[in-house]
Amino acid sequence: MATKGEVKKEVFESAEDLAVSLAKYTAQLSDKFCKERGAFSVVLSGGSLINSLRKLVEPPYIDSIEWSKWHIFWADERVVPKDHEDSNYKLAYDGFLSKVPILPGNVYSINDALSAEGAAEDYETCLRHLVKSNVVDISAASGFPKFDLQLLGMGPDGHVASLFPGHPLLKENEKWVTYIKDSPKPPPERITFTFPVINSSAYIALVVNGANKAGAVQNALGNSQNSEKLPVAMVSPEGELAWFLDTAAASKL
Ligand SMILES: O=C1O[C@H](COP(=O)(O)O)[C@@H](O)[C@H](O)[C@H]1O
Repeated sequence: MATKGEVKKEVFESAEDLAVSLAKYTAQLSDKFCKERGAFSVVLSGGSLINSLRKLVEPPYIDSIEWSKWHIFWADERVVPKDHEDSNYKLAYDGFLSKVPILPGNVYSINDALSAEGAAEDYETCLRHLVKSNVVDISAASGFPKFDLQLLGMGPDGHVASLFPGHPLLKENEKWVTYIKDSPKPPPERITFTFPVINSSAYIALVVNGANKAGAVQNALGNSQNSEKLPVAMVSPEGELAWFLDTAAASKL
């Protein structure tokens, strides 16, 4: 287990080097949790993260990972049909899930027939069942679900999942999953894990590429003049936080 609150940061010369390292990190955690728990609960976000997972679908990982023990969740999802261009499920399916032998029954996507509010409630109910059956661990410290690994991206404004700067949802501390109808980034209706769920994780990888994200990275990790704490700066898991940055994203550190 990682040391409580440990923060690691690695800066990579290229997106390719970052993807290679992220695959190695994920595969090592998969080995660890499959041995210890007989399951590996993995949370995905949408956006550029999925492209950074591309090395996992290649040798040696495609053959060595115990894919049948993986359980896939989403840190956030857009309230659109699963075959819609804006769907985080579709993005992950096309770019990752369709290329690895994860069991379809272990992929927990949202019910796209429901409203934003209904889909958030339904997803939380699903998580509560999976906590009871020990597929997902529970944090003794917080009482919130404790995912083995959350793979999070970050927007240029410093948002993580669908938790946006200055939004009241940043303060939600009871619900596991909530919804937003006024997302500043389209589409407006989304569901999202809350900060207590994000921060109860055993491991979080924050994966950030590009110069347009350097200011938000600086807000979280550097000497920023901006006194407003961005959502990304509020990511603080029970276990380890590992930053995977390219040189452009790290350019203001
Ligand atoms: O809208 C979203 O944006 C963020 C960041 O996306 P990126 O393309 O800038 O990496 C993503 O992490 C989140 O899951 C998604 O819904």
